Amino acid sequence: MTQELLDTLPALRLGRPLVVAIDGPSGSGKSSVSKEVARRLRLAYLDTGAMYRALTWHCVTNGIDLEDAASVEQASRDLVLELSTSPNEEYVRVDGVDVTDAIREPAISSAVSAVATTLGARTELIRRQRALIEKHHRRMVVEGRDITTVVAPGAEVRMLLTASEEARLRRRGIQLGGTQNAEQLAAQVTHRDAKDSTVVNFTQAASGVVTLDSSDLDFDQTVAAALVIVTKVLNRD
Ligand SMILES: Nc1ncnc2c1ncn2[C@@H]1O[C@H](COP(=O)(O)OP(=O)(O)O)[C@@H](O)[C@H]1O
Ligand SMILES: Nc1ccn([C@H]2C[C@H](O)[C@@H](COP(=O)(O)OP(=O)(O)O)O2)c(=O)n1
Repeated sequence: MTQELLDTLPALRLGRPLVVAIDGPSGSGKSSVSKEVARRLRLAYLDTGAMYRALTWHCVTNGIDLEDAASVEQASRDLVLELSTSPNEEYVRVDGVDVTDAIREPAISSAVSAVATTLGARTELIRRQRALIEKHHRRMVVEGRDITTVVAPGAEVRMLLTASEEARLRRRGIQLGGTQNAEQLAAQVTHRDAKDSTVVNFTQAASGVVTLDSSDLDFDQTVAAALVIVTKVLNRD
């Protein structure tokens, strides 16, 4: 899809709301694909997973018991979080501390489900996510697990990005530089998804949500397919 063609879409004109909601399991390509889609559509970008990871980092660092729902919920309200909403710049800060890399460490990946399944903490993070979407005048690509269904069910475009388990494990393995063995990768991808699925459904597309299976597509092909979906949905409405 050429930039010229994209730029002719009426919905891309400044001032019009355009929320592109993208959900999917771990390693499906949500963050990398959503970021590129945001660049191409000149929209802001929100990585909601980074918010759950930042809260987890905060709890672990401050010795908050992840099994104690009331404490995790309180921590979610106390969290002092700064998060980039530009697809061209990545930073996450908690209490002014740069945790951009720390929140991607395997220790956080293993602990994050305990936080993400604490319903009170979800309520607070969802409130913040909706506020960020509004702050950007509803012109944003938002990715996570419950964006199409809970955070922004009214989004102009809603997509479920999937990939086979084999492809997702392979991608995550490469992304982590081959440092993780098969068991460690499964803990961070398959087992985490199983835990997360107990509170949100991101394995099946809800009504009106378009599925994009990237198992047999490379990165560029996946971005292109996502942009075709955006164009089709916008031209249909
Ligand atoms: N279609 C694709 N084909 C191959 N690799 C991909 C594809 N999409 C994403 N990747 C790579 O897979 C890894 C995981 O992608 P990421 O965007 O972090 O997934 P998620 O946010 O869903 O966990 C990254 O290194 C990314 O560059
Ligand atoms: N909207 C969201 C986003 C993430 N989560 C949870 C689920 C995941 O275990 C963690 C981290 O999400 P993240 O998107 O960073 O995870 P992956 O990059 O897919 O491995 O947060 C969630 O419950 N709801």
